[in-house]
Amino acid sequence: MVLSIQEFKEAGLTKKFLTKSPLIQCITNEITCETMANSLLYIGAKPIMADDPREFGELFQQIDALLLNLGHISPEREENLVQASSKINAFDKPVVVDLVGVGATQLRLQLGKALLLNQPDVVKGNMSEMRSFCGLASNGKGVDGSQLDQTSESLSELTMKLKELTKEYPNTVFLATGPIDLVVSSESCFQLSNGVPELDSFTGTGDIVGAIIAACLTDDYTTVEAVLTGISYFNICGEKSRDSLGDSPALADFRHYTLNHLSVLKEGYEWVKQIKGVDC
Ligand SMILES: Nc1ncnc2c1ncn2[C@@H]1O[C@H](COP(=O)(O)OP(=O)(O)O)[C@@H](O)[C@H]1O
Ligand SMILES: Cc1ncsc1CCOP(=O)(O)O
Ligand SMILES: [Mg+2]
Repeated sequence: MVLSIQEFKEAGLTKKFLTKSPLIQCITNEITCETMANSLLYIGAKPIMADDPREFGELFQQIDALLLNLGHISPEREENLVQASSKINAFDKPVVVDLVGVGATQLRLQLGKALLLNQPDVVKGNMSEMRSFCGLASNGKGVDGSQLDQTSESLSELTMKLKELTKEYPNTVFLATGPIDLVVSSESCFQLSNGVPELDSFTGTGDIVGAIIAACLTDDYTTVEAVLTGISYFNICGEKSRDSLGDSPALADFRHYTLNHLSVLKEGYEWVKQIKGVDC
């Protein structure tokens, strides 16, 4: 079902952010693991951070969605990610892959491509990571995106490459994040523009978005709607945090208030009216 941003917003004005308390299994990195787990709790979901393949059979029956995050790789973590990615498909549960650092090493790039073969519902990364993933030159540093990859030409170039990928992976929605967030599916394309620059200044913001999208995928949303909802919700939490801090440069406070708003914003529908985006 192709929808416009306007239609999406109108529908969101009468739809509770999360109607259930989904159990989300996260195979993720140690750097942002606790932040991710608490962010899921703040939005009303339940996290389980578990990556031992010996548990997958029992866990995959219980969980509502799976998040695979490439943030911290080791031979064991790589094997766990690959096994989870192939075994989950027998359980028909939504899957989000977060391509953290795929622009930094060939190891991560090849692993990301291997995980795509299993047709996850959502594949995300920052703009620089997604450019690397699509074979485009990238200015990313480590796991961070670069403003140099955010020009309108870069966005158009990446949009074309992601559209090509959807021809081969029609069931996967691709998300490239940054000042402008690009959401590309086989049927639609959106550019979202919520959030504030400070969201690029504490670690884990992209990771949290991946986890929130995984939770939204378990609810009454299409995959595209889950991506639009998850990233917009998080970014507007960042906007609220910025508002409450005025012009204070205190980034730890900004992080605190952003995470605080995760449990506050969803109490109403006002936040939906603030979603900014265009069809592309
Ligand atoms: N300059 C910015 N202005 C507004 N929002 C931003 C900006 N940079 C990042 N964001 C938002 O912060 C979140 C993380 O994006 P990004 O920093 O690109 O990912 P990562 O943390 O994986 O590098 C996304 O929701 C994105 O929309
Ligand atoms: C700093 C760092 N190093 C490996 S994973 C990680 C966190 C990345 O989080 P995000 O992709 O949300 O910025
Ligand atoms: Mg990231």
